Amino acid sequence: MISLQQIAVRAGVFALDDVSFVVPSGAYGVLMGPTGSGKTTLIEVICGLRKPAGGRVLVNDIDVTREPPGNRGIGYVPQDGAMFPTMTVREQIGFALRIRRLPRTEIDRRVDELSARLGVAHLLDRRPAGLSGGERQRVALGRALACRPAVLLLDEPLSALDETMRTGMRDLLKSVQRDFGASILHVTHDRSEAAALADVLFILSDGRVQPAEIHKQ
Ligand SMILES: Nc1ncnc2c1ncn2[C@@H]1O[C@H](COP(=O)(O)OP(=O)(O)OP(=O)(O)O)[C@@H](O)[C@H]1O
Repeated sequence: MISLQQIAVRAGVFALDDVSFVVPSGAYGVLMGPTGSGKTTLIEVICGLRKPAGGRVLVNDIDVTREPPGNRGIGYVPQDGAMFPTMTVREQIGFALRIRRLPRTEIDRRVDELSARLGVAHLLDRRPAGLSGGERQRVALGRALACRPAVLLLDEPLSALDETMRTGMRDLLKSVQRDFGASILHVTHDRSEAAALADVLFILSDGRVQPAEIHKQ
C-alpha cells in the first residue's frame, strides 16, 4: 500500500499544496497528467529523493516520511533507467544488495534468479552502453526488484520502447505485480498503457490528484 496524505512540495516556483491518494496493497496504480503537472516530483517525494514541505507518505501503513530512501522498502525505476556506466549488468542488479552487505553467494543467487525471470541472464557480463532500450529497462527493473520492495515506482518505463517491446514489457510488468506482490505506481502519458495496466487510475492536474475511470480496451 502506498498512501500520500496531504502532501505539499515545492520545486523552484512549482508547488503542490494538498495531494492525497492511496494505491491499495498489491494493486497496480497508474498516475497520468499533463507535462509539468508534477508527476516526477511526487514520485521523488514517495521514494525520499525530495523532501515534502508538509504531509505524510505511508508504505504498508508505516510512516516513512522521514526515512532515507534506502529504508523505505521502495524500488524506483527513474525515467531514463539511469545506469551506472562502468558497472556490468550483474553489478547493476546486485548494487543495492552489496550496499546492504548481503553475502556474495546470496547476491549471486538473487541476481541469477531475477535476471532469468526478466530475460536478461545472457547480458550479465555486459555494460549499459551496448544495451537496447528494452534491455536497459529490464535491467533497471531488476535493480529495483533486487531488495524485494513492498512498493515499486516506475516513471514512464515504456516511453523509450517501440510498439513490440512495449507490449512485451507491459506483460512483464503485470507478471511482476502478480509474482512479487508489490504495490506499483506507474507514471505515464499513454492512455492505452494506463488502460492495459491499471487497477486504479489517478489524474494529476492543476495541483490536484483525482481518481479516474479505467476504460479497458
Ligand atoms: N529542481 C527544480 N527547480 C525548479 N523547478 C523544478 C525543479 N524540479 C522540477 N521543477 C518544475 O516542477 C514542475 C513539475 O515537474 P515534474 O518533472 O514533476 O513534472 P511531470 O509531470 O513529471 O512532467 P513530464 O510529464 O514532462 O515528465 C515543472 O514545471 C518543473 O520545471
